[in-house]
Amino acid sequence: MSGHGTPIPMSSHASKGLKGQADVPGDKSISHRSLILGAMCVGETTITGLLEGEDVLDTAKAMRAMGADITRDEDGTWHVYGVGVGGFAEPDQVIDCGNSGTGVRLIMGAMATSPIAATFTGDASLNKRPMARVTDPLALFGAQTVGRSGGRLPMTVIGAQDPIPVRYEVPVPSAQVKSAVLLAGLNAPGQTIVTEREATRDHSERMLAGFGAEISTEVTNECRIITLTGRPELKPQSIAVPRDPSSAAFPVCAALITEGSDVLVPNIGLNPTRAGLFTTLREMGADLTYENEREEGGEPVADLRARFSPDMKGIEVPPDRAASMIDEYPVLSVVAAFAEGQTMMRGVKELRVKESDRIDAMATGLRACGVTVEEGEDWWSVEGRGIGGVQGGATCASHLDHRIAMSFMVLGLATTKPVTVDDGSPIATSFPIFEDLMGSLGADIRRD
Ligand SMILES: O=C(O)C1=C[C@@H](OP(=O)(O)O)[C@@H](O)[C@H](O)C1
Ligand SMILES: C=C(OP(=O)(O)O)C(=O)O
Repeated sequence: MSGHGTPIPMSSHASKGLKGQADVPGDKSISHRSLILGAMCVGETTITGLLEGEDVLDTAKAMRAMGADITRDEDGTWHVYGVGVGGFAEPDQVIDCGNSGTGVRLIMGAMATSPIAATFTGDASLNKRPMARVTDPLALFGAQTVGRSGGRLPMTVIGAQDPIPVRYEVPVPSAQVKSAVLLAGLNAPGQTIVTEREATRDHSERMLAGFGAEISTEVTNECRIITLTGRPELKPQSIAVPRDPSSAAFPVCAALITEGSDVLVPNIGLNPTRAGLFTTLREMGADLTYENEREEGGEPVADLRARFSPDMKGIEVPPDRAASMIDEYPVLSVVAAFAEGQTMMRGVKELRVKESDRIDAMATGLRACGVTVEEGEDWWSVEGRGIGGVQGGATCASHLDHRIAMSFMVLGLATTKPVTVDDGSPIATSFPIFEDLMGSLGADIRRD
C-alpha cells in the first residue's frame, strides 16, 4: 500500500493505573520471512500468529505477484503454496512495498538471482530510504538495478541469468542487508558467505535452517561468518510466529512511566538479538520482570511484567547493544525523559535512515514538550526530568513513521498536558491494534 491516505491526528492524555494483559501482535521480522521463505519452497507452508499489519500484507501481495498462492482462513491461519527456489514468476505490475524497508529489501534479495525483472516502489517514506546497501551486494551475484538518483526507489531489479555465489562483508549493521544477501544466495550455485561485525537479528539464519537449507554461523571475536549453500530444496514448514518484542516495548514503557501501573505482556520472544531494550530498562531501574521463562520453537520466551517505576536513572546505553534494540530507541527516549539524569545513546546513526530520521523526529518533539535533547550524527542524549517533570502540550510530527507516532502517544500518558501527533495512520504498518490494546489497559489515547 502506498501512502497512508487521510492523516489521522491523535492525542494522548495523562493516564494512571494501566492494568491488565497486553496481547501484542506477531513479530514483524519473522512474519515477512515466513511469507518469503514459504513462497520459495514447493508445497504448503502454514503460518499462525502472522502480523496482519500493512507492511506484512504488502509482502504477501508481492509474493502473490511473483507466483505464490497465498490464502487466509477465517481463524487467521495463513497458507502459502510456494514456487520453489528460482521459481519466481515475473510480476506484471509494479511491486508496491508501502512503508516497509524489510519487505522491499528482502524481496529484492530473494528475486535477484532469478531470471526475471521487477520494479519496486513504496510510500513517500520508503522512497527516500537508501537501497544501495542492498543493490551493491546484489550486483556481485550478477543482478542489475536501475533506480532514482542516490539509489532510491522506484527501482527496477533485473535478476541474474547465471548467478554466482558471493562473499560479502556487510558494511553497516543491518539484518535487512544480511538477509537480502542470504536470500539471493539461495539460487546461486555454491557457497554464499556473509560476514557481519555486529550481531544483528538472526531470524533469517534460524528460519533458513528450519526450512532445510544448509547454513552455519561461525562466531569469532571480531565477527559472525554465515555460510549458506545455494540451490537447496526448501521444505515447507508449519510456523507459529511469536509475539513482537518491538511492539511489546510500547505497553511495557507506558506502564513504567504511569503511576500505579501493572501490565503483563505475555509470550514475548527474548532472542538476544532483539531484547536489548528490556536489558537497558532493567539497568535503568525499571520494575520489569521476566515470568514463566521458557523455550518455544528454539527461541527464549517469557511473559514480561512491567510496573510503575518512579526511581529510574539515566544510563549510558552500550553502543554494542544498538543492533539488538535499534527500533526501540524512540520509545526508550520517552522513558529516559521520566528518569533522573542523562541517558546517552551512542553508535546509532542507523536511526537516521529508518522510516524517518528518528533522532531528529524524537528530538524535535521531545524539545517541544520541554525535554532537553542533544544530538550528533551518531549519538543523542536525553536529560531526564523525573516522573511528573515533563510538560507535554505539543503537536509532534510522525513523519510517516509508526514508531515515532506510538512513542509520542506513550509520552502523553505521563505528561502534564496532552501530546498530539499530526498523523497516527502509519501505526497500522506494524501494530494495527495499538489503540484498542492500549485503551483496554486504561490508556487515554484519542483520535482528534
Ligand atoms: O531484518 C529485519 O526484519 C529488520 C531489521 C532492522 O533494519 P536494518 O536491517 O535496516 O537495521 C529493523 O530496523 C527493521 O525494523 C526490521
Ligand atoms: C525500521 C523499521 O521497519 P522497516 O525497516 O521494515 O521499514 C521498523 O519497523 O521500525
